[in-house]
Amino acid sequence: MDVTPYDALLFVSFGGPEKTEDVVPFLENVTRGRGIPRERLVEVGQHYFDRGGKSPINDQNRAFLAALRSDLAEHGIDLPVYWGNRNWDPYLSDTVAQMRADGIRRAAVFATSAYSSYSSCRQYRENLFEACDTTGGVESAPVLDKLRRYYNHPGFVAPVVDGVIASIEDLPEAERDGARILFVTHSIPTSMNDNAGPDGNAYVAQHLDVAAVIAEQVAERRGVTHEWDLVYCSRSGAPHIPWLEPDVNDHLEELAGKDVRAVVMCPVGFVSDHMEVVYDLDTEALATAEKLGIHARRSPTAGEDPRFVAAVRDLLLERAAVERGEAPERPTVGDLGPGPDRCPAGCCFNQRSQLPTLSGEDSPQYSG
Ligand SMILES: CC1=C(CCC(=O)O)c2cc3nc(cc4[nH]c(cc5[nH]c(cc1n2)c(C)c5CCC(=O)O)c(CCC(=O)O)c4C)C(CCC(=O)O)=C3C
Ligand SMILES: [Fe+2]
Repeated sequence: MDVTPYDALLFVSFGGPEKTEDVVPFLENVTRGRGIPRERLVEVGQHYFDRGGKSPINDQNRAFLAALRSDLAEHGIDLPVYWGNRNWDPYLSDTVAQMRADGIRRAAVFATSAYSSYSSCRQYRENLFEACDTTGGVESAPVLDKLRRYYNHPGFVAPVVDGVIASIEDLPEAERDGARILFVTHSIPTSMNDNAGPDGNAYVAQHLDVAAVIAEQVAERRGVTHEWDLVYCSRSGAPHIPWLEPDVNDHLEELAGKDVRAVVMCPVGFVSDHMEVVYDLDTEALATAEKLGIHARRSPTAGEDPRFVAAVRDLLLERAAVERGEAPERPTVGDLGPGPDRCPAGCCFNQRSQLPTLSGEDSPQYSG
């Protein structure tokens, strides 16, 4: 397996606290300069304190990394895999410093965020720049190539489809065929969606595209068409700023009024069972459904499913081939096709941030 020109894979994630003392400094890292109301921080902090101060995300990333390293080894790919987070240890800058010390020249970058938007893509590219900049300058840093977005990669979608079907089958038999699928993702400010992707609206458009594919595959396999909606969780920010709606709980109320008796909540916006999934869906939304008398299940995330792990290997090999000047297959499902390897300048632009980025067409690492 030819991974030229890469000598490493860099796995980048959000990070989360490991223990009670970590919670407040973690939240400070996440929200620095972002105008999140204090009440919201206290509320979100409580979700972590209630679980002993430990986010589920780090153990999920450790499990994914172990699976990824085995997968690469099994396929004869001898490439070191590094891990760095945006908001908690292991911090991205420490990881990049280690990569420099190890003599890494060029790495493919996989982020645990599948869609386009400032929060889910461009901010990670800012973090890559900063990590290189603060460890000795971007010129001497390893070249970092963030892999294309993968929300519509068949290896990400297949386990999600299986999970939705399993959750439908887990409902009482009489409720299964009438179950409605609620695709759930992280809300973002509507202005952030307006600027998502090169032409705007990419965050919503990508979710609608993949949701339609999942619903279609479920219908084919079950022989029953299920109605579906795209809904949101985890709104933060000041109340007067519009964020994407409807909230999953509000939507459940509305569905109860329309005599919907069963739902499956599919957290398609999350690659593993993050705190948003564990709290906002498993704790809050399932309780809302119960109160309303709606039968509800939360379907699994892709997590460390071998097909999703293999998708990372595919994306790595695909990009390596592109960088060697070849024209590899670029598998996708749905109507939107593969995104660009290098984000165009201004992609997922955020008026309030405007920090330099790596991995885009305007990356200083590509101009020389
Ligand atoms: C689109 C998106 C993703 C998905 C893409 C991706 O995966 O990156 C994501 C992931 C995550 N968000 C996470 C946690 C938090 N996000 C916050 C705040 C915010 N998120 C936003 C958006 C997103 N967030 C936004 C627009 C804000 C407002 C502040 C800002 O503009 O930045 C806050 C502050 C408190 C609050 O307001 O909720 C916390 C604690 C965790 C860790 C969970 C765990 O521990 O398992 C993960 C994976
Ligand atoms: Fe978030």
